Amino acid sequence: MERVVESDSGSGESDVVLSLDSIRESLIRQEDTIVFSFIERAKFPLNSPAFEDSRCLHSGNSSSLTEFFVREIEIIQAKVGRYENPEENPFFLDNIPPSVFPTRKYPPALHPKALSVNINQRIWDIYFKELLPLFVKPGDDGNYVSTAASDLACLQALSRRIHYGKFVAEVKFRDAPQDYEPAIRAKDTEALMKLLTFEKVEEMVKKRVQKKAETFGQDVKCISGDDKSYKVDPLIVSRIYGEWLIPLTKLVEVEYLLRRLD
Ligand SMILES: C=C(O[C@@H]1C=C(C(=O)O)C=C[C@H]1O)C(=O)O
Repeated sequence: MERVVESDSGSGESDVVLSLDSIRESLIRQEDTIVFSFIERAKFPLNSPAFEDSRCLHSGNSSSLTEFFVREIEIIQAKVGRYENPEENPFFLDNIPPSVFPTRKYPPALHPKALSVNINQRIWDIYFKELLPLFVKPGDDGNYVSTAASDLACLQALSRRIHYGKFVAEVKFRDAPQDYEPAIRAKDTEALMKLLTFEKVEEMVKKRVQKKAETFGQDVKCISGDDKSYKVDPLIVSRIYGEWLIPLTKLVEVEYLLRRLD
């Protein structure tokens, strides 16, 4: 994953050059990752026993297979430094060990309170209860391990996109502190939401992801014809962005801004 633009002179905090254009470029690239992760997940039916049932053989562990898998993967990824990157947020915070290798030093781009903005529990619930049933077939083919791996790819891509709202908010704040500061001091979430919203950009995002789902997920058949079919319904991808991903990204923006003057 590309990171937000930084200058390279190594002299510290003031070095980090954030621009709304570079951040939006990253969000556009992340759309590809999200659309592909949905296409991969749609190979399998819902397979709800993987994430709903607690079938762990260890007594005292009531995790589903998927939760167990994500927890264990997050531990290994933390050990190699994944969560040193401010773009990454774990699903199971209580679980996260320090890195066992020297990690790349990320120049501070965000306010330190950014660490306390983590809505992954909500993303988890929305993903399994609302999003997944929209783009996978119902049913159970028993492929729980592959399903859990695909769910992890989707969850991490969604979480990264949504928490990228912290960078978006930081750059919007830096561009116009005089507009944001009074609303932050007044804890006026409605005013903040209004300030950070660009409806035209949102419309463009929804159209573009629909087009990406049409392009990346088109069933390529040997025979020509107009009966196009898609691995994931492009309108559903657009709807997922409009009803969940964009609002959750804006929620992260507001939550970050509320802490920005602490
Ligand atoms: C992310 C941004 O903030 C808001 C959220 C958007 C999104 O989630 O795609 C798009 C436009 C804005 O309303 C942005 O301005 O780019």
